[in-house]
Amino acid sequence: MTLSIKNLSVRIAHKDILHDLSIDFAAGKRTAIIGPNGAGKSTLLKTAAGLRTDYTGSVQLDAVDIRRLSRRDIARRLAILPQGATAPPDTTVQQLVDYGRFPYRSWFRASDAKADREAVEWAMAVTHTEQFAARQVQTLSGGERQRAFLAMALAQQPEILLLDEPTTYLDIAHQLEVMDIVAKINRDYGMTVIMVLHDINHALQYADEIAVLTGHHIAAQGRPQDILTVDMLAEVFHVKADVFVNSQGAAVLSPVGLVRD
Ligand SMILES: Nc1ncnc2c1ncn2[C@@H]1O[C@H](COP(=O)(O)OP(=O)(O)OP(=O)(O)O)[C@@H](O)[C@H]1O
Repeated sequence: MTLSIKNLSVRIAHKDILHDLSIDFAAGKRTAIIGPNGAGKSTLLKTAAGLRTDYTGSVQLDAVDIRRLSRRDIARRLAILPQGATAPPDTTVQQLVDYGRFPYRSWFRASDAKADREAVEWAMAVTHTEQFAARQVQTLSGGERQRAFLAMALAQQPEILLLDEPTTYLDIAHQLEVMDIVAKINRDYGMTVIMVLHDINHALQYADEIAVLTGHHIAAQGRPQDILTVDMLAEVFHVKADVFVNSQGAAVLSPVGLVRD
């Protein structure tokens, strides 16, 4: 399933946040969206997920404008893990992940209990959250909570997964754990992943494709090694960086300071 954004403009509080932005996300790939704070990355993800309606241009799933689809139709195809997701008090992990089945339930259609149960079990297994099933979400550590919310998104069994800064607040081990789970889901199930990342080295390591969002539009898109360069970091982030090759033979960017004009 392809996700295409065409000539998207979003104005918030009389300010252009996104302007005439177009991008096609490759099906089955992992795309990282990077860009400075406030560039509009979350706005882009929310609009792509159908959570904002105050825009011009179009968001298309397999060439169908999402404005022609119901919320359930969209949610069966696409799931989003927003930044700082929260659950109602006392919600257990089991209940949270079960909420992910909402696109498959409605008042006029009996739910398929077996399919629901299997999807929830699968989502909890791939995110290693089964052991927390009975725990309240609010009692989990940051890394555990992030995996529980990821499980909820996966229980939707979407073809496209949108992740907004999925590693924020996690220690380095838990950051890698979440990124590895995401990579595995993409590899094993062909799920398209579109993720906003702040860590340039995660983007280098985990993305097939990079999109740079700055100046209200996509300023560059391409392979990580072509896009994530010392020059790009200087231009977009005003950061001077060195490049190293690590013990795995992979290029690593190391910021060394701000570029002074
Ligand atoms: N409700 C709102 N009222 C006013 N401005 C808003 C509102 N929502 C978003 N903005 C502004 O829109 C711009 C883009 O916000 P957005 O959260 O999409 O950026 P971002 O690239 O995801 O940022 P970050 O990297 O800091 O998470 C910011 O300048 C933000 O202040």
